[in-house]
Amino acid sequence: MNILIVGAGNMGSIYITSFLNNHLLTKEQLYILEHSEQKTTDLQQAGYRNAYHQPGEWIKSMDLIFLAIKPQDAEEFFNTIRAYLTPAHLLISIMAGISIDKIKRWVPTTKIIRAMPNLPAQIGMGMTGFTAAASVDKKELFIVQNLINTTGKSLYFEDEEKLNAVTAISGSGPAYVFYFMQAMMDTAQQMGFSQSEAELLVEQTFMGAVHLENRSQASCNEWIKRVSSKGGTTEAAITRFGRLTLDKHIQEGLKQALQRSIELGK
Ligand SMILES: NC(=O)C1=CN([C@@H]2O[C@H](COP(=O)(O)OP(=O)(O)OC[C@H]3O[C@@H](n4cnc5c(N)ncnc54)[C@H](O)[C@@H]3O)[C@@H](O)[C@H]2O)C=CC1
Ligand SMILES: O=C(O)[C@@H]1CCC=N1
Repeated sequence: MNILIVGAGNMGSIYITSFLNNHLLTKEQLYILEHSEQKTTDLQQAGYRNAYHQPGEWIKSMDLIFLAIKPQDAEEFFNTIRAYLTPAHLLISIMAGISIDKIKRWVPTTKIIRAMPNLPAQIGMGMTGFTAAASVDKKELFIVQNLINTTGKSLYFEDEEKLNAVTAISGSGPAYVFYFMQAMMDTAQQMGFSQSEAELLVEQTFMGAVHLENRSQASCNEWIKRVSSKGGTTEAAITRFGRLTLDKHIQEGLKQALQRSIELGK
């Protein structure tokens, strides 16, 4: 099986490494199409003999094409590649917001899978939501799910609409966590800790809390109660968060991400 990864940026590079490290394919079966001449040269020098800067006839021999380019680059990309695509090609797009129907208008194949991963895929701890057009058969879906699962966990959704919400929750989600961590690290430094002390205090707190929640049946609200002593420090902070309606502000941000995902698809 020959797999083409289009766009060797943040996400494309993760797939390249994951598929190879998990022995799902060899370097010879892996093809890369990258717009940047410099990146293509670097990839070739790193031993990726099938790294290309321009599309060509070779694309016809690809079985599976992973699209890891920005939504804004999609139309121009499809215009350059359309001549080399056939109805047998299986496409997987991770582009935020771009619907299967929209891609169908640009390409001769109807075998399209839409997936939304996230950045922890880089360390095999990613979360991917995906859906598929009716013409993708079960075997193709299994192959793609096996590939996706080299980067973490996945959930299949029958309803494509869910993919915009997946983007708003888990796709963009790591950035929300980093935002909260950064705010805590900045506060720790204001309280007199060095940068490295602040990082350790906050990182270990996040790690511990996430694992604790993950290994139990208790909800986050129950865990908050277990940390909070009556009249204590945690209660003081959580009460203040409540007065500031921090949860509503978080909801607003996530809804904005959902809206943007819908807009990107138009
Ligand atoms: N960064 C993230 O956390 C996530 C990103 N995504 C989606 O993944 C896609 C890629 O995002 P990133 O990897 O962050 O972007 P990126 O900007 O790091 O990578 C995109 C790559 O595509 C290349 N490219 C652009 N036009 C091209 C063309 N016509 N042919 C070949 N290569 C081309 C660029 O040179 C670049 O190397 C986006 O559609 C985004 O919505 C999805 C989930 C998470
Ligand atoms: O910000 C974005 O549009 C992409 C999709 C999810 C994460 N990054």
